[in-house]
Amino acid sequence: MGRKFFVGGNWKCNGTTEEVKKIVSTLNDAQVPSSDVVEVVVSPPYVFLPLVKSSLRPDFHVAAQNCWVKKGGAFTGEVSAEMLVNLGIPWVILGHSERRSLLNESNELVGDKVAYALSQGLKVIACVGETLEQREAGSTTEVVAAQTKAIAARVSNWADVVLAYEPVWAIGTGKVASPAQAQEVHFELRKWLHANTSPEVAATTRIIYGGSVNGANCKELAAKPDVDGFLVGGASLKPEFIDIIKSAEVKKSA
Ligand SMILES: O=C(CO)COP(=O)(O)O
Repeated sequence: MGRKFFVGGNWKCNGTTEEVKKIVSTLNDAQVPSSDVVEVVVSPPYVFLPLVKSSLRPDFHVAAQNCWVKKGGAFTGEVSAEMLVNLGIPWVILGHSERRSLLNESNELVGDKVAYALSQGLKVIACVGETLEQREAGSTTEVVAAQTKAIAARVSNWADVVLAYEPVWAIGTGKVASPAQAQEVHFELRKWLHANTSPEVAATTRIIYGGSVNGANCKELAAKPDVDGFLVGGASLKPEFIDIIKSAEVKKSA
């Protein structure tokens, strides 16, 4: 079956040229498990993509944090999937909760973005996750299923999709989901994929967790059977990101 562990670093809207160079140099010097064991993808803001791509070690890859929903043109301020492909950027994060909530990206828009990005040859980290109110109302499974459905309705090839479960209440709050909470939702998502796509897609699609992951909590989370890696925010700007990458070893020995 072999779902390769995946660790993404979402730098969000952070960094200066100097800081970016420093992070890249820390990553380049790090001793980490081989790319047979873990896939590492870092996602700087658009303006730093060329710098990071040209200076980052070849076994790590880069992702954009968003892209336009269709072919480029008169869309001021947007960056198209074709441009990312033109720059040799292999990955894009889509549907992050900050874009869903702050920029009103709907489930349908996210689904359309995923479909278009895939059609252009990009690989996609597609994000889903419930708010605290939704969790407290007992609707977590329903919410993440609806978000996943809007993506699945427009995706035929899941080989290039990583699904990121990022509970909104755990993002940037220091309040991490417990390993049991993460496992429960990942299990539900895999079950949903099994019923609504195919057993093969369910077995092979990586479902990664994001929300206050750090060097101290990553191993316990990584040990859960349906947690196939992480999407890391704050800690991906710090040297502890290396420890998070190394948590892939937990899987290897499992
Ligand atoms: O949003 C996230 C990754 O996409 C998670 O952010 P934090 O790790 O800072 O909570």
